[in-house]
Amino acid sequence: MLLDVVLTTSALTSQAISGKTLVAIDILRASSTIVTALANGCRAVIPVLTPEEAFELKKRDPDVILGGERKGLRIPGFDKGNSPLEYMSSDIVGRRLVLTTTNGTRLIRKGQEADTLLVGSLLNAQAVAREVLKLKRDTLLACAGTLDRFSLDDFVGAGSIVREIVRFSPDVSLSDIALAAMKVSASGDPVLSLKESFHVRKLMELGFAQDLDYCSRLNLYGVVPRLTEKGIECLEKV
Ligand SMILES: O=C(O)[C@H](CS(=O)(=O)O)OP(=O)(O)O
Ligand SMILES: [Mg+2]
Repeated sequence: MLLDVVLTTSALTSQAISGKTLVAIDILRASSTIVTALANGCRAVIPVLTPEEAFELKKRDPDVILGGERKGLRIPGFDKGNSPLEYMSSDIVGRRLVLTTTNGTRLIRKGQEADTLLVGSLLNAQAVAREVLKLKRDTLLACAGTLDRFSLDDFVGAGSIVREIVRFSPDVSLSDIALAAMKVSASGDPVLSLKESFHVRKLMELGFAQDLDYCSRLNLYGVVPRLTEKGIECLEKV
């Protein structure tokens, strides 16, 4: 089994995806939000590309929750933003969340042709690692990036998942990028390695410092979000 990493959403090609397990990673903050929502009882997350698409789905089913951001802030008319901390309350239990974000939901839509698409974050790194090993296929850890540029938070997230996989299965093959991601993520506390990054500074300026601490927590949940025809559902709880 080979583990490889792509660094941005635009670097993801259908050829690279074909026949593989794809792990969609957007640590700050879409994949952390999806993992948190599903771990706290949300039924499914429907990733959409535009607010218009989201409003259309709400017209068809008024019970759905609209969540997401543009420029980091909640979209006018939406119920929630893209802070994972907003997805721990009882109002999400048993309901579907329609989510649109700048980077993460675009990545998931682009990767939907993969054999299996899982959503990975630091919060569920170990659970995703176990699932990747169970699936026994070459795996692409796909970083969303920020505005189509390399984003350190996603790279550290990919490296942490690689690390968990290697811990369970030391014989797995790593591409050089996967190896580099693993080394960077192992070089210290994930919060510290993220602190100076562009995206972190931007979220701090917007007042989301608590999100940073939360999204940096390792293995808080055992959920494995997986894309199905009903949206992203939590089929496994490790
Ligand atoms: O809300 C976020 O953290 C980002 C928005 S931006 O890149 O900072 O504008 O969205 P995400 O899709 O979760 O990367
Ligand atoms: Mg991001």
